[in-house]
Amino acid sequence: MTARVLDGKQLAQTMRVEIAAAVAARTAAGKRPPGLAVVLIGDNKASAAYVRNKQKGCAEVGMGSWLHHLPVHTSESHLLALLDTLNTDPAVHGILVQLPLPPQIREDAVIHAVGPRKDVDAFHPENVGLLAAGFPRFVPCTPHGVVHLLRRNDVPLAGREVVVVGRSNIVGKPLALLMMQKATTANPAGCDATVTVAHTRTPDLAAVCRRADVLVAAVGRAGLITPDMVKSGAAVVDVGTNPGAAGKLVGDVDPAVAGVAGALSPVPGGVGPMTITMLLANTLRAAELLDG
Ligand SMILES: Nc1nc2c(c(=O)[nH]1)N[C@@H](CN(C=O)c1ccc(C(=O)N[C@@H](CCC(=O)O)C(=O)O)cc1)CN2
Ligand SMILES: [Mg+2]
Repeated sequence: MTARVLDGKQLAQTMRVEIAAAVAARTAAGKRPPGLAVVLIGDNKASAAYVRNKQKGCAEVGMGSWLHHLPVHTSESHLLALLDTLNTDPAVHGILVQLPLPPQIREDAVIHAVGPRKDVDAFHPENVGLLAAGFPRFVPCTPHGVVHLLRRNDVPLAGREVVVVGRSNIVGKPLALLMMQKATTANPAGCDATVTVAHTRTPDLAAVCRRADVLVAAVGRAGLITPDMVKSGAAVVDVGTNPGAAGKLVGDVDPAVAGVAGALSPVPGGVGPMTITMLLANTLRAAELLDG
């Protein structure tokens, strides 16, 4: 078997056209264009590249974006003061602080300081709570990207066995919530699946993974998922982005899994581009909720 490619690059582009149309309709109706404030601290090369892609995405769909690039030694209080200003600026609908942060800045303090109505990453505890309760204000970007990638490729989820490997606050935990939740009008991203969350302390990870009709790898360990861990014909989504040889990016899934799986998302070109498109979707939603 050679797995069908779950092409996130192509789908992200298709969805950007849909978002651009919604933005154009708002501006034609005399509304302010959605605007995203992006805060980057320091000179982490990967973070700078992600931020550039986020701003490029905004421009592509007709949204405003502002980059606040602060030096690596910026104090926490300086950053919190900037967030206060952004929280009250009516042109700013979404605020994003690129992670990871330098060590003098507490991630928790920053997550709490982004106003929950502008929290397009959906990291604030109020938004985490709304998601857990099944009434998300914003669906977190990477998990939402995974759900769209599967849905738009007609991978069935309702009643299927989904195994999520990884339990991070950004990916594993919120993705498990979406996968287990009932699909409702308030929560169309709910998937009605039967979900298992596995992680580094799970005994016999291979046996757990082999149960999956849909296997999602989000641990950050290159090549962790090998062909013997995958049921024949399963859909496999690779959320990993690990440094490989010669500056190449490699996923958590061994490429040989393509010989066993029915469908597989590539790295790069799978979940990554979807993450950025979902951020644009959340910024549009923030504008709709804030400005009507
Ligand atoms: N505030 C946030 N910080 C971070 C998040 C986040 O969602 N919000 N997630 C990650 C980084 N990230 C987005 O910020 C991200 C990672 C990867 C990609 C992506 O498009 N990857 C491409 C490959 C890019 C390359 O070649 O280097 C792909 O997979 O095709 C987008 C966004 C941590 N921080
Ligand atoms: Mg820190």
